[in-house]
Amino acid sequence: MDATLQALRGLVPRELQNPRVGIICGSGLSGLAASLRQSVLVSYAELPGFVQSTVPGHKSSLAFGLMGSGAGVPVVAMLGRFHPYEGHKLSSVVYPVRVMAKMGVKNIIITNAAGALNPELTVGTIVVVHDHIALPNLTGMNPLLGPQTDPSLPRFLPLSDAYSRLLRKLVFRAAHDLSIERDALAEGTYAWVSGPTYETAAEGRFLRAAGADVVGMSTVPEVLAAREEGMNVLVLSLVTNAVVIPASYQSVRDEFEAEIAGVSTKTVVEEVVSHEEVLALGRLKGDLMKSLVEKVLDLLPSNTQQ
Ligand SMILES: O=P(O)(O)O[C@@H]1C[C@H](O)[C@@H](CO)O1
Ligand code: HPA
Repeated sequence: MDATLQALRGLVPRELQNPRVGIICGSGLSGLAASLRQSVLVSYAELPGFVQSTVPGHKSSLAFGLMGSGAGVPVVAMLGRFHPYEGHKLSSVVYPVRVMAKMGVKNIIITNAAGALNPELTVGTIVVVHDHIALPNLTGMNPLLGPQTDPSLPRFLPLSDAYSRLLRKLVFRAAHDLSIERDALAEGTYAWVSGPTYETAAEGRFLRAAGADVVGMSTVPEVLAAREEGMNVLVLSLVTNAVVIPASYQSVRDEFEAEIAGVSTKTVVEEVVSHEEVLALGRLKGDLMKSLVEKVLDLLPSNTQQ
């Protein structure tokens, strides 16, 4: 950690060395940092302890700068995150969050691309996450497992208040101030899965039945590290696709028997999701996400240490 912080002190101008807000850009959402002023990019390759992002739609740089209107808020944005499915250790996945904490970040805005499990969520909706279901956490893939490296951090971290109510409400105020239509935003529960496979229909039904609204392959490890470090957390999920959960199984036996009986049947088209589709939606809705985040920064109370 000391080596990383020392490298950053050498690479980032002094006035940007104490960012107030950290931002993590999800798949296809690196444009979030496009409006940073006085921006300075630091490649992950220059930072001891950082790995590389290998996923299309993720760069591998930290962006420091000022964001929002007026004087702006000093921020640090991760243009590209790390996922366990890339082969990165969970400790590497959350390392940038710990670095942000050491630099003084008190509020973190984590974005991601996610599939909708809730049939009421349309593609393009931004979901303000208020809770999560993390099967990997419950079954032993938790970034906080292991000896406590810093005894000042809590051993048993409560998560029932993981998603800051104040920050969530600010998103709705921001959307109201920007006259963003009501349906563009929703609230919901994020299910974290390891990926890299997308869900089967049965898995989608299972996660939906468990109470999740959206599903994705990131975010939760970062939330845990950020909460352990005492940060206020806001998570925004962009719905990039609907998880394919047919209402009922279309029997191939019925289809076959109808065919041999000469009865015409409706051909079932099996839909599949692709990462290209996920990235395309990120490009389409990137500006909306950016305006929202900028406005949230404008509205952030100056005493938001909490
Ligand atoms: O980094 P995020 O969670 O935004 O990326 C999502 C999850 C997978 O990495 C990828 C699947 O398309 O997009
Ligand atoms: N499933 C999991 N992760 C995702 C999805 C999805 O449907 N879409 C974007 N990230």
